[in-house]
Amino acid sequence: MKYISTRGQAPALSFEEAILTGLASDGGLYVPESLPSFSKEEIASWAGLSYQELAFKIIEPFVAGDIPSEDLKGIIERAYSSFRHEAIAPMVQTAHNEWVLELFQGPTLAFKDFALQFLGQLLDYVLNKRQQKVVVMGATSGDTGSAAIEGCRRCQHIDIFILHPHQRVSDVQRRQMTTVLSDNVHNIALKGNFDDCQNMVKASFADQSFLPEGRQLVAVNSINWARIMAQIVYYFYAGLALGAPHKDVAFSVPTGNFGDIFAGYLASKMGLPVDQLIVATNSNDILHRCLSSNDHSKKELEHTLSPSMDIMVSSNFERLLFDLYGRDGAAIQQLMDDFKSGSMTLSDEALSKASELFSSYRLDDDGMIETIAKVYDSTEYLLDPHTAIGLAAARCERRRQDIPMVCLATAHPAKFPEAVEKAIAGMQPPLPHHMNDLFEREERYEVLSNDMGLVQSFVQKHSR
Ligand SMILES: Cc1ncc(COP(=O)(O)O)c(C=O)c1O
Ligand SMILES: N[C@@H](CCOP(=O)(O)O)C(=O)O
Repeated sequence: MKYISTRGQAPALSFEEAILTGLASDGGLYVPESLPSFSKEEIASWAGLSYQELAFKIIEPFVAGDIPSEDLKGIIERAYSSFRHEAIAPMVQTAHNEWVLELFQGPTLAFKDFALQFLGQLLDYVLNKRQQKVVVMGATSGDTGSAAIEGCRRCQHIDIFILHPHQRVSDVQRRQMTTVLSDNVHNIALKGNFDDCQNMVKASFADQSFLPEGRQLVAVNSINWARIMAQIVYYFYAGLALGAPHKDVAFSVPTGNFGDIFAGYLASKMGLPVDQLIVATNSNDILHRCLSSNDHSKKELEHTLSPSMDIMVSSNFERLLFDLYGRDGAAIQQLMDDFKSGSMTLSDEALSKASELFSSYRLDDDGMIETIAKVYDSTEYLLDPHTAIGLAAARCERRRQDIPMVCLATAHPAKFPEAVEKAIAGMQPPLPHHMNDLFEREERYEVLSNDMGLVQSFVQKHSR
């Protein structure tokens, strides 16, 4: 399987090269040259498989030729061995024909674990084989950081640097990152917002001359294709549990960088009968504005109570646009150039294609708080703020009541006690046992100004 850039100018790469490259040399993102697709009969034959068995079926065609089957099975087994629930991605019913897919049963309590525990094992395997050392640089609005650190901290071939926006992540999220004191783990609190962190990481990929001799940068953000690939699995897992491929299913996805919902889009292209995908945003609503009124213009980023979705530049939207524009790299380059100057306008054809599958919704902090309270009142089920936005979107935007609606629960409520307490006075969701002493642990991180030179010299100095 070959991987090509969404901007059409970078060389095609193998799977292994693509996951080690991160951003393509033309600034685009890697996608498979062609997608594997599965017949209805084949999908039906997967009913009852364990999460790990299903992951193998779905991931194998993407890595064929690069990773032998038995090795891939080992990578998958190790990746999901630290999850706290045997089902890996259990579902809870919250109303008639409405389900919450709990993607927070991994070690760091957010859906990021699905891809990042997998990516950690994958990188360990590939780098060990190549006897190569790399520098990982990642940007986080709160959840990618801890999942990436957990995935990479035992890998001797990796030095990992995670940039989070200073004072813009929850205390639990920050401590999950900054209390990991391994020699190869470095946290930078950047005086800026998530987009500043992400910009800095992307710009560093374009010019890696600041790295020590012989090192290359690897991405753990969803610009790395392996992240998206691993996330396709749970759409099939949930769909199969609800009667697919014989029945359709719909998903509502709390959205920021568009990685998670893009994986749902790919699942539908690979054969899962998906009736609808709902893009649920907080008041940083650029994707909702784009899909509902063709307004994809940058605005000031707001700090909300769902901080992980405080994102204005959604990296993976480019991957969807690439398909909507008939895989025309030049057209994507033009759109991205326009967006760099403030806004881009989609063609009527692209927008109408998108609306066949996608709907969108925006919910501010007040609406989110109301949703947590209302759902808790009726079911005693406690939502995290991001999931609450997804569930409200599911209830407002759903096209068909007869098709099961799955809302992706992207984080555990204990990561966001401030929002939960605002919704239900006196409620303090407990952290799972393995994090009982999180607030007693020592923290280590560096606060840096939003200055590329400072960040890059920090990375250079601390790369071993
Ligand atoms: C808890 C949570 N929910 C939703 C999202 C949005 O996911 P995506 O960026 O893949 O759209 C994120 C971060 O990205 C997150 O951490
Ligand atoms: N919400 C994310 C932001 C980074 O997104 P990614 O999926 O591209 O890593 C976070 O929690 O860090």
